[in-house]
Formats: sequence, C-alpha cells, structure tokens
Amino acid sequence: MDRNSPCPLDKEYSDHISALLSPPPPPQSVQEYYDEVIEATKCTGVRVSCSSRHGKGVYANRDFTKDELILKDQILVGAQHSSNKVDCLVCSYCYRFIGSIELQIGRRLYLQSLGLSTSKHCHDDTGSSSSINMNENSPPEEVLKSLINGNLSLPYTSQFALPPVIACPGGCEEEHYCSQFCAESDWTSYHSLLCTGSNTGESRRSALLKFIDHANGTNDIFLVAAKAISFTILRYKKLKSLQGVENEQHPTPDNSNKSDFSLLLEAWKPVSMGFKKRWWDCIALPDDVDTCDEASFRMEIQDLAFISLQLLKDAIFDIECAPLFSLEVYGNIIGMFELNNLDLVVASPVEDYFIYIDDLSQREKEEAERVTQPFLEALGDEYSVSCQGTAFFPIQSCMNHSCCPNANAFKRDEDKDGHATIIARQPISEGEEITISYIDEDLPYEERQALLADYGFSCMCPRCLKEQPK
Ligand SMILES: C[S@@+](CC[C@H](N)C(=O)[O-])C[C@H]1O[C@@H](n2cnc3c(N)ncnc32)[C@H](O)[C@@H]1O
Repeated sequence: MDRNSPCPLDKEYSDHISALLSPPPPPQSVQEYYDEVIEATKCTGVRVSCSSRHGKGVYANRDFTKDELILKDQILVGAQHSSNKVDCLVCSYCYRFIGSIELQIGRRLYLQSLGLSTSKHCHDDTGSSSSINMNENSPPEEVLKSLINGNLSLPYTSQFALPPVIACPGGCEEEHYCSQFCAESDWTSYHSLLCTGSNTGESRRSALLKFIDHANGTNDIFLVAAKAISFTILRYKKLKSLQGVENEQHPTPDNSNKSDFSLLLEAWKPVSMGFKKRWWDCIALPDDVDTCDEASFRMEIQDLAFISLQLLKDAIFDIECAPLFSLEVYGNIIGMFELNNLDLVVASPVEDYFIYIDDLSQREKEEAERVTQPFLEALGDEYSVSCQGTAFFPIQSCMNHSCCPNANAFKRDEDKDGHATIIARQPISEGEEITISYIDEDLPYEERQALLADYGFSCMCPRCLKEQPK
C-alpha cells in the first residue's frame, strides 16, 4: 500500500529505519545467532539455516522417531489475551497456572458473578448448554471469598499443588508470577517500562493506562508490540551501561567510538531476525470486507496502529531509541506477529482436578462431589478454560510450512507452561527440513491455497503439486 505515512518519525529517521528493517544479515551471522539461541534451549537436535528456496528454515541435526520431542522453544515476546485474564490466573512470564485450584475456581466464579468473565455458558438441569446468568447459580460471595483467601479447601486439591502467587515488583495488580525468577526476568526484560503500579510516576502511569485501554478496546496485539519495543529499549540500556563500564576499564579508540545506533541495532537483533511485513499490508482481509473496500480497510488498520503508537509514545518514548517509535517499525513488528505467531495455550489444572474426582471410587467420589458439585455446576460447560494468548517463538518462527508436514506444534500432558513444543509426526532423518502446517491441512487444495495466500506464498509442497488442477 503506497500512502504517505502520517508518522513524522518515518521521514526523520528513514535511514535508521531502513537499517532496522533491512533483510537479515549474511547467512553465517544468522546461523551464529540461532546456534546461540538453540544452545540456550538445549534442544540441539535442530539448526536454522538459510535455504535459497524460502529464506530461513529449520533442519534436523539428527534422526527423530515418530512422536519424539524435537524442540521446546522459549517465548521471545508474547501475552495472555486480555479477555482470558479473568478466567485464568497464570504467571505473566512463563504462563504456568498459579495459586491453587481453590483460587482458580473461586476467582473465576467471583469475577463471573461481577459480570467480568467471558465464559458464561453452563449446564442446565437437562445437561444441555445454555447461556444463563451465572449469578443465579453461583455459590454465595462469602464462600467464593473463602476459596480465594485459602480459608476453604476442596478435597484432594493437595495433589494438584500450584506455584504460589508472587506480586509484581512494581506494585501493579495486572501481572503475577510463579517465582521470584519469573518476576525479575519479566521486570528486566519487558515490564519495568510498562508497569502501571504505584511505583511508576503519575504521568507515565496515566499515559500507559490510556494505551492499555485502547489496546483492550481494539486489538490486544498492541500490548505484545509494546513488549517488543520495551524489550529492545531495556536491552539497549543494558548494552549501553556495559559499554560504559568497558570504556572505563579499557579506554581504546575502538570501543569508545561505538555509536549508540549500533547498540540499538544489537539490542533489536532478536526481533530483527523474524520474518516481517507491514501489518496493514499482510493482514488477511476479513470475510465481511468486500475486495473493492480492501484499500480503505488497509488504511483503517494503518490509522488504528498509528493511534496506538501515539499512545505508547506518550507513555514510554525514549529519544535514544526514537526509530522504534516510527509507524514503519511498529507496523513491521505487528506484521511479524501476524505472519509468525503461534497461539499460546496452556491447559488448565482445573480440568485435571475434576477428571480426578470423577475417576475416584464410587464412595470417595460421592463424598468429594458433595463439596465440589456446586462449583462444577456454577462453572458450567467451560469449567476448564485454558490460558490463551499469542506468542512469537524465535526458532519455531523459522519453520516453513508444508501441507504434508513432518512435525506438529503440539502440547503434551506434561507441558504446563507457555513454551512451544514441536513433536515429530513421522520419523525424520538427519538433514531433513522440519516443517509444520500453518493451517488446517485437512482442508481441500483450493481452501489451503487461499489461506496460505495470506502468508504471501502459494504452496508447492509434494501434496499440493500432486493435487493442483492440471
Ligand atoms: C514463519 S515464517 C517461516 C520462516 C521464513 N522462511 C523466514 O525466512 O524467516 C513464514 C514465511 O516463510 C515463507 N514460507 C514458509 N513456508 C513456505 C512455503 N512452503 N513456500 C514458500 N514460502 C514459505 C513465507 O514467506 C511465510 O510468510
């Protein structure tokens, strides 16, 4: 889409923006970067290489058997969906469920009784699903508060112990953690610039609240984009202070001349590696938008991103990192999420808990259900909502698509956090490219190709070549 940008920073910093968004560095340095990331995940059975066909790809370093774990990839930047936060209390860094089964159930029913929950469907007496007012079915407020405070225990929950709830170091009520490690990691990597707690100055706090309100009312992907920008600024500050220490200890012409922009490029490196296009150029056209309205739809998306960016800029602008606040960079960050992100899903331990109760011997089950049944009925059909969000994963995002993939992004029972888990769906030989499917591969050829067009390519995998009309 060609239209003059409404953002003055796009023009002012055009050279820096081009450098930030230029295609990835030479294959060798890309590979070196990913070798380090892979080493950190300890999943050394894979490597990232630049193939000539589709840019980067992930390849097997050894043979894998069917169903074997290929990779557990750590989130670079992600978030739980805002709408899911009332249903599940999870660690804001690793996305494990926290607190206790009682807290998960009590908190959800309490928020539901206040009309905040998004899941309101429950069983009626006939067992069919209906949308009724949960307040009628909900246990009394004092009972829910006792569950939340830990004054009321449900039977057998000690077998489903969860990590404790650790508060945000900045004092905000929005983020909670499973450990000091996660609290500190989130603070130093993303949250210290985005916290709305009482430790944040009033003007930044109120600007952040406006930005967050806008994102929650429009598209919570803006919250993930803010994390990517905060992550880069915080890395930049760290690199700069390390450089300061180094310059004091070893004052050589070499290190004293290193420009601030080269530090910004280095800080941006993890985000720079992701495949990108501008959001308003790559977002799929919704079904209810006519193709003749496509240009105005894309312009509306650009305008929406610009409003969000201005609100973020009001809150955390940093002149040394100014190019990060250009619309061009903001649009490319969100476009990167559009083209690469995986759904972040963590199964609820509340489901395991009620299944456990159901599997008890008849006598134990009847006794337990005298206590648990009212809660199960109040929770209704969707008694075990999973944690849901979106995340960018550094290695998984290098995996190319195939309609006959040899791997799946698939969580196992033991996967209790937000990591991406990649499992072999058939034996894979050393040297083979590891592919996943970006879409439902059971769809017919035309529908698959139409969905993949949103990713900007037409699939030429062996299955598509076989199925394409002659
Ligand atoms: C998640 S990224 C995969 C990694 C990417 N190849 C890179 O260089 O970073 C998705 C993008 O890779 C390219 N891609 C993935 N699978 C492809 C395929 N089967 N054929 C052509 N291009 C593909 C498309 O440009 C797609 O938008």
